[in-house]
Amino acid sequence: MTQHFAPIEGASPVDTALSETVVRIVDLRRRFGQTPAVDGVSLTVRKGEVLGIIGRSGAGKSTLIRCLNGLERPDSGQIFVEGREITGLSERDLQPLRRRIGMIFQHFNLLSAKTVEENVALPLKIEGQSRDERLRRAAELLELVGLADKAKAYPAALSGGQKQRVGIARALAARPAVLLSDEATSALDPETTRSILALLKDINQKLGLTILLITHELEVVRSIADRVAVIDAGRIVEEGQVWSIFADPRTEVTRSLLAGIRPQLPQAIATRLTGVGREAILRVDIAGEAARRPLLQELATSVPGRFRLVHGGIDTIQGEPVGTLFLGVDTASRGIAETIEFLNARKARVEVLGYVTDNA
Ligand SMILES: Nc1ncnc2c1ncn2[C@@H]1O[C@H](COP(=O)(O)OP(=O)(O)OP(=O)(O)O)[C@@H](O)[C@H]1O
Repeated sequence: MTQHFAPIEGASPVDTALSETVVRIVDLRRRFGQTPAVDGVSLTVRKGEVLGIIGRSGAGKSTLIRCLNGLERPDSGQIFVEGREITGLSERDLQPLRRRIGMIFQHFNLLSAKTVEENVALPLKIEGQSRDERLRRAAELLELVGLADKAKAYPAALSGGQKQRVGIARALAARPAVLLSDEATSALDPETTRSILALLKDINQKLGLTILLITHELEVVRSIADRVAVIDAGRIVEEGQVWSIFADPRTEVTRSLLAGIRPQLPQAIATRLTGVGREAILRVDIAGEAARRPLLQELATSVPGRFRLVHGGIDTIQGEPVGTLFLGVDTASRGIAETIEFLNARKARVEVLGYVTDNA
């Protein structure tokens, strides 16, 4: 979908070299006293992609998003939206660019005294559209988010998921270049979260909508993002395609964020691990080709000796298999070095976690 906007008087020159880039952030910095909340962030969001920004509490996500929607002034660095620099603009010049960014929030931010259709149509009033035009667009959007029958209802009569659908419809009313989602599913139960994420993905695919998601939940990133950037202490510490970051996290912060949703060694075994024992416990990480082949069968036929699958599984992320298996290898009958060598040769990453003396 091609987005157009009227030239803005006094705005900075167009950054033509990056026309497919919807948002470009260059070395952005914002500090509060001694705290560098955003400490040199550079990022691009390309047209039609879903980029997830994930980080723990206090990592700098809100500050970054506030810089993006113009609520916070960075100390230095630049932000371009559709090639136009928004950093350094006066409040007046910022207004039209702000409308190129749609926002959805954790607590929906709907006006309780206005009906659903009035909430959705509100951004268009600011644009000066007639009441008929506004209501026509609102009806179109409510259809898109599956709430056509709630047009005349008030927000108080809606469930959390329905409120967020209204929030999405309102954010899309003025046909923004990018949708910023600030923890938009954090207040919702898991089933409603799934339906909202499915809706966002559907809109992303149907309309080619560009989405920038800020979240502390990797599950959100896993289900709909194309790329992910991990932010920690104001810096992007890791960035890449979602499946590859899940398959091979490079930083401790990413590993700890992943811990909640990747298979973990069962507690009953983890607490019994020692430095020696009859059974070695191996963590085997596989992705792509390695996860497509009958790895355990090949291991059983190629290397003599006993082993068992203790725990684990294979997930599909962006169509790519990503898995973690925990194997118990009987050290009396099977060589550990040989087993690891065999698995490494098939592009599996192997770590010996420790040993247990009995395999209860
Ligand atoms: N207005 C402010 N004044 C002082 N310090 C601030 C201010 N805003 C943010 N900070 C500090 O900057 C750092 C980043 O905060 P920020 O709110 O951006 O993180 P976050 O990742 O959004 O966290 P959360 O998920 O908990 O909202 C924190 O150390 C925070 O205490």
